Amino acid sequence: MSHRLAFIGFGGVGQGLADILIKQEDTLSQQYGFETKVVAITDMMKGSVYQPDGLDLKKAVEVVRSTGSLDDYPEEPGLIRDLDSMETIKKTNADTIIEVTFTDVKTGQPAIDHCKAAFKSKKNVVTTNKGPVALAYEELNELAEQNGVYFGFEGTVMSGTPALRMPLTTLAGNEIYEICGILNGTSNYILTKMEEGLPFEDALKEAQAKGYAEADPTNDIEGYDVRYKTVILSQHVLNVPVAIEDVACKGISDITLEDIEEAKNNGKRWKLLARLKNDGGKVTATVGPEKLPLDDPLASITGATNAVTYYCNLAGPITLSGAGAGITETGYALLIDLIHFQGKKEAVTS
Ligand SMILES: NC(=O)C1=CN([C@@H]2O[C@H](COP(=O)(O)OP(=O)(O)OC[C@H]3O[C@@H](n4cnc5c(N)ncnc54)[C@H](OP(=O)(O)O)[C@@H]3O)[C@@H](O)[C@H]2O)C=CC1
Ligand SMILES: N[C@@H](CC=O)C(=O)O
Repeated sequence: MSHRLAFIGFGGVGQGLADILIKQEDTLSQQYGFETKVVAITDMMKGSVYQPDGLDLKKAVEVVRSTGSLDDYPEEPGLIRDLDSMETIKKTNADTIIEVTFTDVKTGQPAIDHCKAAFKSKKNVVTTNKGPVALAYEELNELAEQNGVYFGFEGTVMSGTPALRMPLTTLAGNEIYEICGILNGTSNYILTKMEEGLPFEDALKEAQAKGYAEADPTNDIEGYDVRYKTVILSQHVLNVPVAIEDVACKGISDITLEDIEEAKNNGKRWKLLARLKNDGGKVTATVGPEKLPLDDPLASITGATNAVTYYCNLAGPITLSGAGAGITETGYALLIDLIHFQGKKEAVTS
């Protein structure tokens, strides 16, 4: 099955997926019958190219990495430049929009409007952008359903680690009554590095250089990113909507090297934790730093790795751990949604 993709946003994660599609083209085709043509790429500063017959993706990535812009993508018959995001969504022949613009933690825009426009144009959306899912979950899922298209967002929580799909599929049949997790790669990376003696600011710079941090890293260090992920877990996994403003939220920006040292001397370690408790359909959720004893399973999670424990009434506590951020890992999250979507579609048509 062949997909025609359009990227809205072509930063780290967009390029991460592009690299995977280039490198794994043959394997994906042979193992899953999965074939893609990237027909359009539109980015705020890097410009826009649209080729209805399919772009040379390798060339597009090379040009962006060497010049920072798509303007140097070679001229060719049929090539259209400078479409904006909405034109790309509505007017191109793409059937699936890869929405990988920045997450706006206040409004979720312009990503919410991108998703709406795509669904109304009968196009699928696969995204790692937390804004639309945290702020407009119900509306967007309904719109996708009404238009018979797919909405995939696995990478919004824990990057390529299946924090959303795993509890809903592999743990099906359990009642999940509590969730506790380390859900932000950047802040966990900073806390780990501070324990090694690196100052906060230097650790943050490293996390940014590695592609873990949000465009505005305040969202990582003040807990807003985790708050969005908490809301997504509540809505999608527990099936109980929770409003952003009802999640008490504190980040790690106040934690000093002295605090880290004091915890260490007392056999403890600071972690930024999300906690959700489902009490008969009412969810209480919090985000904040806590000192965990070293024998707590979440205390041993270091660097950009994340972990989440699902407390299940039948299976008991199940902990899933893996990358919480990263270009390739999050690009992979988009791929896994595309492959699952293809599987669903084939099941319906066979
Ligand atoms: N990095 C990670 O590990 C993870 C990221 N995510 C989420 O994935 C998304 C992408 O992340 P990442 O690639 O790291 O972020 P980047 O900041 O690297 O890339 C975002 C890109 O989107 C572009 N952009 C912003 N607004 C628009 C717009 N209105 N129209 C078109 N393009 C736009 C930016 O343009 P320019 O810079 O040229 O102005 C930039 O190139 C974010 O929502 C993030 O929260 C989720 C999980 C993990
Ligand atoms: N900035 C986020 C990226 C993934 O959502 C993080 O550090 O976890």
